[in-house]
Amino acid sequence: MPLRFTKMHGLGNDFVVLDGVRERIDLTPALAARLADRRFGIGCDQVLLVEPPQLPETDFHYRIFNADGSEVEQCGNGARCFARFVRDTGLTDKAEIPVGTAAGPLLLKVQPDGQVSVDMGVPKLAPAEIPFVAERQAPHYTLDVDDGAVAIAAVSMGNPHAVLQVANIDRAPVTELGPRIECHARFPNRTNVGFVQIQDRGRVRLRVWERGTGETLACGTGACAAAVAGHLWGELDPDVAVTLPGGTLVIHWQGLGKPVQMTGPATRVFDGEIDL
Ligand SMILES: N[C@H](CCC[C@H](N)C(=O)O)C(=O)O
Repeated sequence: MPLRFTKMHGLGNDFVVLDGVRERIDLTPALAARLADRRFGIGCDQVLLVEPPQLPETDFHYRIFNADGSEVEQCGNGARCFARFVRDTGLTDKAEIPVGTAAGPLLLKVQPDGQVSVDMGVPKLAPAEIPFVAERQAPHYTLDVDDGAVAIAAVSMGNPHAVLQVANIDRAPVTELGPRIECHARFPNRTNVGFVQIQDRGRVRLRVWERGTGETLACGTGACAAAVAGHLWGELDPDVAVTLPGGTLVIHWQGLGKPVQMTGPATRVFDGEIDL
């Protein structure tokens, strides 16, 4: 039985998007991992499933599955692609789209130039909300990794992020440290791991080892978490251009208790069918 899908990306962070509104789709972690497999399936970093709304104030619900099949709370690049998908497929003609996610409702705004702005909500910093094991909330934590220790910030954008500052992003130990921190015991639900080089108070470069997927060309929630971390360290202003290997996202954060705004592109590549 063929399954229709749309292939999309946000700055090279790529997605298989499924329409679970027009027909119900029973997406299991095993099926998500099969669709995401770059040799035996379609291939993507995450699978996004669009469904009818679950909350009265939203028009849709959307679910996010990593390449390993794990279902997660939030996806920044995915949110922008979701907005592009529901407009391109005629599920809505709105420019402002309220959508429910496992992390709560989001408001997406499609700009006239096609860029999408997302109110990503207020970052969570209390260790128990991330979740991260720590005595008390702090802008830096020391994490013992193998025979050394690294300094991290811990931030939740609905999904967990560890953020490390590096002097040179091109030499950041993403593949060496990323998986070790992803699965560190102090992150009970695992974590995404961002490596950030602060260029000045308005510009950073970022690489992200994503939970359940590995290094991606871009990570929207990772860009938000890096901007929040840099602000908490006293090194960034409210408006930050976050340049990842796949391109640049614009992040705005006024500080504690305020929501993070993210703006960036969403690209549709092709529609297809896969035989299951
Ligand atoms: N790997 C992430 C989900 C996808 C986030 C990323 N693709 C984004 O754009 O925010 C996690 O396990 O929380």
